Amino acid sequence: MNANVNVNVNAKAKATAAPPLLTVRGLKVVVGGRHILHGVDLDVAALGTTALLGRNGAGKTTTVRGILGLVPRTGSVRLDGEETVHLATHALVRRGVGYAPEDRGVFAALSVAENLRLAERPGAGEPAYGLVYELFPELRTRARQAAGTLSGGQQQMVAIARTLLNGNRLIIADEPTKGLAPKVVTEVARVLERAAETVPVLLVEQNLAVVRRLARHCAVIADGRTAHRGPAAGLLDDPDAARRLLGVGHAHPHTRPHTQPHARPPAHPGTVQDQEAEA
Ligand SMILES: Nc1ncnc2c1ncn2[C@@H]1O[C@H](COP(=O)(O)OP(=O)(O)OP(=O)(O)O)[C@@H](O)[C@H]1O
Repeated sequence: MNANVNVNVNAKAKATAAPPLLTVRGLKVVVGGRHILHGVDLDVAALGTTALLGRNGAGKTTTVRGILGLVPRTGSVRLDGEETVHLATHALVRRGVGYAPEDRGVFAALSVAENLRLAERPGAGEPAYGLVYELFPELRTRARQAAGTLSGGQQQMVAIARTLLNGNRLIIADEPTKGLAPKVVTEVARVLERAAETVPVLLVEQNLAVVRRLARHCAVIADGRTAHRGPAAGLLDDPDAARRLLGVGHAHPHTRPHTQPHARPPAHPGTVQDQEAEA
């Protein structure tokens, strides 16, 4: 074995051995008297992307909101070993947790530059505009454009860019490719892939092609509980498990999980190709 191979093997072994950055155990959430999460267990790896999967209405967004303290929760949420389940959302943000929500949360009337400036966090060091504009050159050229006039893909880029500005330790992205045209999905996936080289990402994603490309690990939520944890490729390559856990006949690259019977109407039925292109 030559020296280079040795270095690679050691780096890989180190990555595998690194303790998870985020450890969630027995996470429970009750909203309006309704038990939505009954006990979610999840590890977010200290490197790369961890996917949070599940059928529509399984509890993925509620898990993310529970981690962030956006809904009342019990259980354990450890960030780098520190228990955070009692912390308010702003305290988690100060500890370096960045969030790109499902609705993107851009301020429509403000320009791209103003949206980014609002995300700057005092005390977090110099904002990483260099990184942001390297990953999203378009945001520089559109700096003065009102965010509400951007396409869905461009708004998603603003949402992800905001999480990268402050040297965060963890990025949580909730369905960043939802409703985007296939070409834009590829672009967003490429950016997330680059981002995950420097910051670990917890990715809620229904597009299994994106999961296959980005995620090394995954957790599957079903009916408010963790139904599976393990390597993402292992799940996607196992048709029986994919059918049982995600409701897909086989994990075809573009397949999205089906809705559960009697669940609320799907927010994003069909495949990515079926969806209306969002220019
Ligand atoms: N504020 C709320 N009040 C009542 N029920 C809620 C609330 N938020 C979520 N739910 C319900 O909790 C369940 C889980 O919802 P959640 O949005 O977490 O699922 P999800 O897996 O993210 O779904 P999707 O893939 O469709 O976004 C659903 O049945 C949903 O209707």
